[in-house]
Amino acid sequence: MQKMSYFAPLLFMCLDVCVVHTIRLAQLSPLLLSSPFITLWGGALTRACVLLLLTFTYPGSLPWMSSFEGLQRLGVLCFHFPVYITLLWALGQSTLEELWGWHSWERVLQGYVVAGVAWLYWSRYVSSLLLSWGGYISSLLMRAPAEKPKEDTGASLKRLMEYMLPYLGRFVAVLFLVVVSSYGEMAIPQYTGRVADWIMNEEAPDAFTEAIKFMTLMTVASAVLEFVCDLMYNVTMSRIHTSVQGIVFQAVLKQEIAFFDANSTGELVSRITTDTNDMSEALSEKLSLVMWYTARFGFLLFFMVSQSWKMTLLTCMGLPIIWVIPELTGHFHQTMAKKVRDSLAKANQVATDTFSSMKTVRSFANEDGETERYRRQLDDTYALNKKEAAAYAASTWANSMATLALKVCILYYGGTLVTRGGVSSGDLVSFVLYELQFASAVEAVMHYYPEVKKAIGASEKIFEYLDRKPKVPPAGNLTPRDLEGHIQFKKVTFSYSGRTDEDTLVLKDVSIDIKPGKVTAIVGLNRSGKSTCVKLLERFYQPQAGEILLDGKPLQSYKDEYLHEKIAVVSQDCVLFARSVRENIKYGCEDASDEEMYKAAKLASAHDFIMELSNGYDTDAGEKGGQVSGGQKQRIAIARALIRHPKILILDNATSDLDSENAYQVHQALLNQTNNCSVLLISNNVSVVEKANRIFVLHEGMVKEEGSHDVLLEKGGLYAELVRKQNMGFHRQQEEKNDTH
Ligand SMILES: Nc1ncnc2c1ncn2[C@@H]1O[C@H](COP(=O)(O)OP(=O)(O)OP(=O)(O)O)[C@@H](O)[C@H]1O
Repeated sequence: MQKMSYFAPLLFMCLDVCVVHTIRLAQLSPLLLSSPFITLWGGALTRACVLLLLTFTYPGSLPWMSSFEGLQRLGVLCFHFPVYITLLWALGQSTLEELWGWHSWERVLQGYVVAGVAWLYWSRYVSSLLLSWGGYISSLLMRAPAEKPKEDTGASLKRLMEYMLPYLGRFVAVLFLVVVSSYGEMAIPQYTGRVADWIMNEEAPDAFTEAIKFMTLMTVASAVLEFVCDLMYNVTMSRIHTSVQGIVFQAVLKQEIAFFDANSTGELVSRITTDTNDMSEALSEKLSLVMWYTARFGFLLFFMVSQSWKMTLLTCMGLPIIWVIPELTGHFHQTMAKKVRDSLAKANQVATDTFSSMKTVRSFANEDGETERYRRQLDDTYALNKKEAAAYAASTWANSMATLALKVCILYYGGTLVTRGGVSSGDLVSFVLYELQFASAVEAVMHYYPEVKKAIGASEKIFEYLDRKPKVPPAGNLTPRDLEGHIQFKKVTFSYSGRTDEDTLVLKDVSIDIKPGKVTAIVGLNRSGKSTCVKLLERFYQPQAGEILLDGKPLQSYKDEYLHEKIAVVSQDCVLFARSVRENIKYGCEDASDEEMYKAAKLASAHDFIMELSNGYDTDAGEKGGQVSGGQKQRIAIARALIRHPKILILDNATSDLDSENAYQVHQALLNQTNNCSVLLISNNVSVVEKANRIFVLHEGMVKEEGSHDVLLEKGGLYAELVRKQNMGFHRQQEEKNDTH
């Protein structure tokens, strides 16, 4: 089968030549003699059908032959002559020679060259256009191994368009300006040609100055339009950028807490800033370049064809060749450049190794050895550098030679056309000037278009967040005016991973009753699941089994905002924002008066130290509250919780950064003045929890004991053990203190 594959292209060509020559003979038959156009088109169709049949039925047919690109090449091979001759006929040119000679050996060979050139075009430009602007076109036509676009650029483009739609008017204006300004740019080559004609013919002496005036006017107008257009486009794009950023930020904030656990802060910020920025930059800068160059390309092509379609054809056929040659030599240059970089990196490594182990080098007195090693590495780099320089010179030379060769061909061909009277000398001058711009316009579109496509593809990452549905149960709508604050955990089972196998469970059948207006405490060793209970109460996560009730109703039936207003949590790792203390306390409660703020701060034993800060309540708390100490941060956080007049106050190790005496005082003050409030204390500090009406002892995710301090002490279980250990620790500390005194 493999051997058959090697012969497939050869077989393909042999069969093609046979078919063409059969058609040639058939054309001489009396039936077809009088209708060469029918033979031309019918022959092309027959040729295409036979080749298609071979492509799809021959077992050794190569995959690329039946790919979209392969079929396209086949189409060009079979149909370019009929199309070309029909065009000649439509333009009123003589077609006799072509109609009777399209199947000659030279023409068949020419057909293969044209198909090759078309393939070069296709692989560089047209396919990328088709793939992105009409992904579905290629997917419809591509049968076999044609490459699929990696990102669904079409879908992303559609999404982007939605954001652009409100500015449709502006985009239409921008497009209009692009077209008009690009048209204006055509003035210089056009009028230079005319001037050349006038000079040659020595007619109308004023025409020269008039042409110069007109040229200047058109160029200035085009430059002004370009400026207005660029300004309008960039302002619009940055508006779209800002709005997309805002929308992504909002979408991220709506996600469930587990989403934030799974994605690092850096990644999230990067999506909102870097990714949107990259996309917007690529779209502002590169899309605008693609627009400009495409408009220029269109006009240049139009003007070139109107000067001489034959020279245009020559230019278009020559372009792929002038791209391919520098690309081949450029590839060699890049390979050499990479080798130079690698060699330099090795030299750097030698230097780094030596400097970082300087003491060892010195103690072995091996400075000369290391210098020699470094020099040897630099010699290698130098040898590679020489090769790279030669490759660079060859690449630049090949580039300019290829461009020069095309220009010489055009000039030569143009010269013969001028001699034959086909075009004027002015037309030739204009054409050469157009051609200069044309090659760079095509090159620019080909260069920037994939980058725009990439940026559009990259925007998919941003839309990923926008499309993501937060994994939280539908929000409830209960907002009762009077809330008692009675919380019940009923056989709650939970794991962060969402799995229910025993070893991943953090809470197992936990039942806790937090009575309204009472103080409840949860104690337990580290990692026993205490904070997890709080997170479930805050609805950050959903239990896998069991339920949590608030005043007898499932927690999720309450409106989110209502719940977070009624339940205030102060945790050990409370965070302050880089704003003033005032703003931090009033966070989410901006309407609260200063009196309320002072009251909350006094209740949290924070007022006094805040007043001592450099700017009192207006002191900046610094990045993550870095300007205040840990204990102060916690007291500000308690004030922030109290200002909302919560019905349920949860203190999760909220005074861990205070010494036990201060922690005790803060708790006492709180408990004395929050009578109406259900309080949940999470702490292992016995002095903090001992006053609680009810204490739950959590161990390895299960409630092992419950009762008041005295009852649990009497029981002599886990709680009593905790108290005993703390007392021992306390006594040891006392003794150590006494010893040092
Ligand atoms: N976001 C999370 N993702 C995955 N596992 C978590 C997460 N938060 C906590 N855990 C795990 O859940 C278990 C219980 O943690 P939890 O913080 O509830 O215990 P704790 O009793 O409050 O501990 P501590 O007293 O040390 O704060 C621990 O094993 C912990 O590693």
